[in-house]
Amino acid sequence: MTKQRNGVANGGKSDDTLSMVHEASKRGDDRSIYKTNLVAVINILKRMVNNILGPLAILLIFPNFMILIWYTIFHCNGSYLKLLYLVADKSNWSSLIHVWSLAGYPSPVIVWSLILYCAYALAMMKLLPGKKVFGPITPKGNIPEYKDNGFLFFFLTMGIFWTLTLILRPFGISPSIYYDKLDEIFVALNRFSIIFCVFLYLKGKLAPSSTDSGSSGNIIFDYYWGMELYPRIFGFDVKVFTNCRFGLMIWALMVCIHAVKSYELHGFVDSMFVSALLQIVYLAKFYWWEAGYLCTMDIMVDRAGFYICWGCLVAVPVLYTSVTCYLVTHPVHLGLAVSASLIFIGLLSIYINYEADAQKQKVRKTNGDCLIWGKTPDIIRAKYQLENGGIKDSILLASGWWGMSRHFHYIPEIMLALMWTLPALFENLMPYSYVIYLTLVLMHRSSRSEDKCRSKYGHFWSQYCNKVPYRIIPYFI
Ligand SMILES: NC(=O)C1=CN([C@@H]2O[C@H](COP(=O)(O)OP(=O)(O)OC[C@H]3O[C@@H](n4cnc5c(N)ncnc54)[C@H](OP(=O)(O)O)[C@@H]3O)[C@@H](O)[C@H]2O)C=CC1
Ligand SMILES: CC(C)CCC[C@@H](C)[C@H]1CC[C@H]2C3=CC=C4C[C@@H](O)CC[C@]4(C)[C@H]3CC[C@]12C
Repeated sequence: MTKQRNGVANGGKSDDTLSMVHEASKRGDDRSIYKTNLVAVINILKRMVNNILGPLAILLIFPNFMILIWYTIFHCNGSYLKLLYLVADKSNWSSLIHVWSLAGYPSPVIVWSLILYCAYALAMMKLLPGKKVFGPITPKGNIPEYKDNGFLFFFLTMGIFWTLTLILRPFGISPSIYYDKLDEIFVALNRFSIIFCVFLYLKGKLAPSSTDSGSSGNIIFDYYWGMELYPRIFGFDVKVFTNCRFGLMIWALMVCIHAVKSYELHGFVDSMFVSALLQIVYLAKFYWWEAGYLCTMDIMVDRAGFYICWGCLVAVPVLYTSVTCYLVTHPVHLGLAVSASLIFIGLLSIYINYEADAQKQKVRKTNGDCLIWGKTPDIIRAKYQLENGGIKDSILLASGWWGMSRHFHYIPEIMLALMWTLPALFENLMPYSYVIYLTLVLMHRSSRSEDKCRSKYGHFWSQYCNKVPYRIIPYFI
């Protein structure tokens, strides 16, 4: 049984390294001193990459990557190759400045639309009815409370969007204006989010909402990772707002806006239909399962900082919506057979991904007293220790999808993203940016999750790994 750590990268490794060096020098063995010194240096370098260089690189690279996505779609005909020619033409920095200078200053219509949307989303968080649900116990022993009204919010917002779109159409008012002004939306969101993350940093330092907060001692890491696990402002949970009420809902709305724009330009196009349909069903599934999401690493491990908050406020509205944005100017007629096949595989992927998440939840909710694929589940009753010393029980499921591999559900997640990207065919790499990014994020996430579980559950986790030896792809890795 090992103590649950609070999510900060590489917790505890320095002690191990020091004791290894100490042991080796006691033995007086030159080769092992050399080896352990090497391990110590590697660990220091790893910590530097995880805590300073990695975050710094993400802080510098990602906002530029987002503006380049916009620029590639709107000014390079969706081609990274054209973008590369531009970079090769000028020196790197001046071409980046040129791209930023092309992005428009947020006009009042964009600023007010965003403000009104935020006010609406915040009001709905409070006003819409929903069951009281609880997140899992935190490392400090707190149990955060939430209101499960995400699906209602999704349903209502989609309803309002389509009603307004249809009512305002005869007056020549269309939501496609938000497609035309994507650069302004991006600039407004990016500026706001960077400042908002400074505010979150200061709030975490000066007035944390709960005991699940604190500094790593490194200002760059604190800004990037965040100070608080679940900050609340006037009773509003920050991460529920940024992730669920803003990021994912703007994703759904942008996909609908792209579909409307495409319809205005070309009439019905099946590639846009397939891609938009799969994304909307996926997002509806997300909201249906929102209470489950509140028990994932994003909420229970990752703190409210640049990574999660800027990610959901800026990267999700730009990168996650890039496929349908690209399809607006690259319509493809797929035909019924191809469209139906993509939809079928996509829906199946959503189902498998949902079922895997649901199996994990079900087995814990019923304390193992349930059936998984019609059989009594194979479970490991694990124990772990909170930071305050309290001992807690948990269950690790080793059958169903969780018996195939330890993160099997990432396969349908990637497969689905591929299904909503394939309608773009293979003229450009740009629309595949999200699938590539997702694959990298999920590979990284699986190793983060494994590190977390190994340190949380100790030998119980090893027991699970012995039963289910593959990390993601059964019989392969
Ligand atoms: N589109 C996107 O950008 C992304 C989408 N996703 C999707 O979000 C969803 C949630 O992500 P996911 O990474 O799974 O969520 P989590 O981060 O919560 O998953 C991992 C956690 O599940 C628990 N767990 C691990 N193995 C088992 C087991 N065998 N039995 C029971 N519990 C276990 C552990 O937490 P503990 O024991 O501490 O509770 C572990 O840390 C998935 O559907 C995923 O595909 C994820 C990332 C990115
Ligand atoms: C700054 C960037 C380098 C990284 C940004 C990361 C975040 C925006 C994303 C990291 C994990 C993502 C998500 C996890 C799980 C999800 C459940 C799924 O059903 C819907 C999507 C999502 C909420 C997804 C959203 C973006 C992340 C938080």
